Amino acid sequence: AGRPPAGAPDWLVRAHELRTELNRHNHNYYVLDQPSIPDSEYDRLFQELQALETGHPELLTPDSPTQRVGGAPLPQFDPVRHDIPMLSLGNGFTDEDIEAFDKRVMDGLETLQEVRYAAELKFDGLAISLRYENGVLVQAATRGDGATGENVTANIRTVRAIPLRLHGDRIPSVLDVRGEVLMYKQDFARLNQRQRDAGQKEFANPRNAAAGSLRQLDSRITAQRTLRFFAYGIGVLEGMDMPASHSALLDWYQELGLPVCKERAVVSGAAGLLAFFRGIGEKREALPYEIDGVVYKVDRLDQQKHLGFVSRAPRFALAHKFPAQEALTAVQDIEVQV
Ligand SMILES: CC(C)(CNC(=O)c1ccc(Oc2ccccc2)cc1)c1ccc2c(N)nc(N)nc2n1
Repeated sequence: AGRPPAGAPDWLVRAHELRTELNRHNHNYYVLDQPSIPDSEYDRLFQELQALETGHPELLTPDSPTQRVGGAPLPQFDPVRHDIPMLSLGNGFTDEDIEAFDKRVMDGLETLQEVRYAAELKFDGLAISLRYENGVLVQAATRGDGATGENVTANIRTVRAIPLRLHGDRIPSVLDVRGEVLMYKQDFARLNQRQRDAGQKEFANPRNAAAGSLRQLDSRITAQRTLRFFAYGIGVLEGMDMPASHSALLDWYQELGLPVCKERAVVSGAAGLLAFFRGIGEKREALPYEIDGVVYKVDRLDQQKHLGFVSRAPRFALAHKFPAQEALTAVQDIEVQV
């Protein structure tokens, strides 16, 4: 939505000011984790814009901040075919697995030089694909079986961390953003408190709570759940060249206003991968969200393409998982009993 033309009526100017300000506060709160306004003030601006839109329905465009909360519940979720499949990752568990991964990559690239890897977190949430056309969010789909997922656009629009319109001047005609929808530990605890108070079933863990919230046919219920999003991948890209590396892709995503997790680094060789993994392992309990590991990706895109995929998983990427927490907790319990 461009700036109103000179001489535009004051209600149009005011509506544009309100949208810009509400989108900015959403971005600060949900993308940068830096709230810039008390909720009461946000609600006042929101209601002022709703009143203006009621009086001037031509303001009701899909990217207005007031158009996040859906209308009537859907009868079902329609299937969505992913033009580029959403692939899962191979797993590694031990230092040797990681050293073997690095060796396979170096052999595949026929290089003796240390390879640069983009290292990031593996969130315990739900993989999602967001389709933006000319910068406007037009469709969101779950991963499903990798080739076909479910259309959850109405629910995804309620996730304030997900921009309804991309920012900046490097906007492609089509962009599929791949990432994870998740629930922070604190929001999960508050939700289960609300479930208990309402005499309803509690969720087992934040991942189930996020999945349950996205599988709601009534998006007004989804809107009451505080879901977050972190972008980590890409599908279709039209109208622009792919960035030359994964780290450049994430920098560009941040320019577009997409949430990218700050716990990421570009490291060299197996030693760099293991150092990153240990560093994250030490801060894992203190993170505001649950993770089940970290993900390593060959950073350069030309090297990713050279390595390609084996069966359905990329040869250029690997998930390094932490030992399952439940098992550890059980062991501790036994010690306590003794
Ligand atoms: C790596 C990819 C499978 C996404 N894929 C891509 O982003 C991607 C990017 C360029 C591509 O371009 C290529 C085209 C041809 C050949 C090689 C690469 C292909 C896939 C993946 C899958 C699951 C992930 C997860 N749970 N957490 C994180 N943090 N990252 C994840 N990344």
